[in-house]
Amino acid sequence: TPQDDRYQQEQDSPITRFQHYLRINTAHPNPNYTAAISFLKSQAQHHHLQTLTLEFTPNKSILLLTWPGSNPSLPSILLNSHLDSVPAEPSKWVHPPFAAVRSDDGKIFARGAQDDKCIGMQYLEAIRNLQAENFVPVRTIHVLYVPDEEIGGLDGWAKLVASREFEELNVGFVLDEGQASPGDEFRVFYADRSPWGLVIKAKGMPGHGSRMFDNGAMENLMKSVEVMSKFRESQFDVVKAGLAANSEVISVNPVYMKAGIPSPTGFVMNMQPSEAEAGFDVRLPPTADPDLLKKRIADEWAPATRNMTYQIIEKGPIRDYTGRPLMTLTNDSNPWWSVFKQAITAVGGKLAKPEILPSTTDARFIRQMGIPALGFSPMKNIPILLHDHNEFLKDTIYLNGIKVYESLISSLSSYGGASL
Ligand SMILES: CSCC[C@H](NC=O)C(=O)O
Ligand SMILES: [Zn+2]
Ligand SMILES: [Zn+2]
Repeated sequence: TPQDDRYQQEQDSPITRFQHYLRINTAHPNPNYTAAISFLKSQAQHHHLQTLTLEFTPNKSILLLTWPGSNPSLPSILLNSHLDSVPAEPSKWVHPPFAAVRSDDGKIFARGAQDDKCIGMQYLEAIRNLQAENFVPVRTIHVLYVPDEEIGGLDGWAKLVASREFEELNVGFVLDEGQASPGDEFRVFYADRSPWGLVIKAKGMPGHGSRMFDNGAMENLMKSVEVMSKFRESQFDVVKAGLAANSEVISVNPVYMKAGIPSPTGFVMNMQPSEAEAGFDVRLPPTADPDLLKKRIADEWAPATRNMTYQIIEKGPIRDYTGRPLMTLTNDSNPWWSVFKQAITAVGGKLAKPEILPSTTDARFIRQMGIPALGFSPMKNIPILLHDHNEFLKDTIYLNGIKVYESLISSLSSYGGASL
């Protein structure tokens, strides 16, 4: 009966497959990578893709799916996404974050709906549709699922790029995640900002809470915080004046402060601490000079003359192997860019001016190898909800994204094929 047919469709459709993936809780701090990988493997088998699991770290496998091209000697196309998500606070959501509820107006609510389980499944759906049309790729297509992007990728992409297995993939071009666009144009990213963790520590004389003296640890730390706030303001002013995008300046944001001994009774707080520290999230655009910032930190933010020490935690590369900033060219000197642009236009899509991503993704490890990579998630006319409460994606936007990837995959995998 028609009703049974509809039931059948609801049982297995692009949307239900997406919901299935979203219901696997891969949020930190305990991502269920095993369940996610076994689900994706079962999907890959339907699509007759080759599967390879790489385990550089126990319980943090990387899944590689491969659709061999008719000319496997050409550099391959790699479609990347990460398996993990950031945590969610269920009490602050309108629907549970791992139920993937679809509302009457088609919104699918889930942690990971935008970041980035959408693209992980859209790649597969696009391949499924191309296979149904008997499309044959010239270049080999790899679909990759990596752990730990959200926590820096040290056990994911950092290990993968250093491996023989990666070298053998002979990757020529990579598509990785981007960000949603509230407007009518798709956004595309040619670079990320580099993330530093900065910890500054102050030491000073301890003493009775009633005393006034110079060079206390708190005073020294607070002076630094003031200086850093001024710098932050100077960068933010440039953004507010419309002279640069958020992602084109250096951001410095305090993320924790630690000092003192809270009073057990809440009444007597009479200890001035001898140590105080603060942690900052620092992001550098590829155009920034890291050495200049290091000098500023040493001279102004945590000077030894104020009894201060500091630690910079550099999370990944900042220059490629030839010493150049990690940027993928978005002009016609990069043929992949031209193919990318044309494939978007071919499905009626408009592209916004290419941007630097304000945050950081695994693409930096790829660009470090000198491999061109674009950040792109086909979501437009939707709020940017990555890492936010009530993250959602609309069903129609998701389905349209599959069409966009069909165009991208067929164009990218055919590029250079005719001349050979
Ligand atoms: C230290 S790398 C951290 C990567 C992370 N990525 C997504 O949010 C980010 O904070 O941008
Ligand atoms: Zn992401
Ligand atoms: Zn994220």
